[in-house]
Amino acid sequence: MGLNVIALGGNAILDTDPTDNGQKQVVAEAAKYIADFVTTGEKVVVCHGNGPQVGNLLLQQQAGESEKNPQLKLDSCGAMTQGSIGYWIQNALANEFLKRGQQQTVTSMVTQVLVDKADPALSNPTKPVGPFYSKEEADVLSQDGSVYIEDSGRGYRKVVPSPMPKAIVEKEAVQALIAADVLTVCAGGGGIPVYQEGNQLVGIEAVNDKDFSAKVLAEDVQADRLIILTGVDNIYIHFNTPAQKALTEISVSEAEQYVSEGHFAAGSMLPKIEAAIDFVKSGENRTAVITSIENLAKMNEKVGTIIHK
Ligand SMILES: Nc1ncnc2c1ncn2[C@@H]1O[C@H](COP(=O)(O)OP(=O)(O)O)[C@@H](O)[C@H]1O
Ligand SMILES: NC(=O)OP(=O)(O)O
Repeated sequence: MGLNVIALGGNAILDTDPTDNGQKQVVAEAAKYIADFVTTGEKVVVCHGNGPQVGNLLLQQQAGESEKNPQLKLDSCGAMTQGSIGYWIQNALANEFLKRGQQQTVTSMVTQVLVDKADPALSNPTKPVGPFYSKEEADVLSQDGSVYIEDSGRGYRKVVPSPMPKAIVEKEAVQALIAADVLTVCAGGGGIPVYQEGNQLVGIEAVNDKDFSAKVLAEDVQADRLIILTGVDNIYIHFNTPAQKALTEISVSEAEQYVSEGHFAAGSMLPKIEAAIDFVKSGENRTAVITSIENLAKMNEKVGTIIHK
């Protein structure tokens, strides 16, 4: 039993049906697994992605733009998706606990995350957002100056800047909620990237990687375990090739070796494994697990890819 930060992938929330109901349904399924896990006595803080959703919101903003209804910027869109996805998760979890007759307060918090204004990542877009396109579609769409990359064999996606998260601004609030046994959803979409200018926090047009933000969150709240839930049961070496091999339990040094050999795709699996490595190295008795949500309540059966010291 311990404190777990769970990072839930945006691609896991927007599965095949991008409608409001489609995503709510996926989140309702996820809520069952999270509630099962909590029922085993584990404490949980939930962080979630927003890549598909914030990209879709940008498209909606563009499509509906007029002088009286201008497009909102990426930091505001990030906040909007934190709100909507946070609502879906808190609603689904609260309903799940109600159904089970279990007393558990759930909330979600719009969270800001400090980044460095001079981070070179701000001028080099790498974070995939929005729908997947064919190469031909991406070539046409990139004529407006936006950048599209191939995303893990799944198609082409627009990429936006993604600075490295440094600290959770509302860390004390999250700690207070954990102490009060409130199941908190926070740092959604990696949190809204802000930088400090004098005594002010200023939003940046970028999307943080939620796996890195979840790692910072896990360190800030002194979690025992970082659990990164995504579309695969395990991470693989030689992924998507005939030599593909699932990794079960690996040490940080083995993980670092695989990273240096280039086994993990940038913008998808690489940030997860890097976040896991950093978290495990950040303190004593810390582990990280990368797996699918279906494995969440089976954590004690050593499922997924476990990374330890
Ligand atoms: N080496 C690897 N092992 C496993 N999955 C990988 C690997 N490299 C890339 N991937 C892909 O990365 C995906 C997870 O990234 P992504 O879908 O972007 O994350 P999220 O679930 O946070 O939205 C997996 O579903 C898989 O398709
Ligand atoms: N913000 C973020 O990392 O989202 P995804 O997990 O959806 O990529």
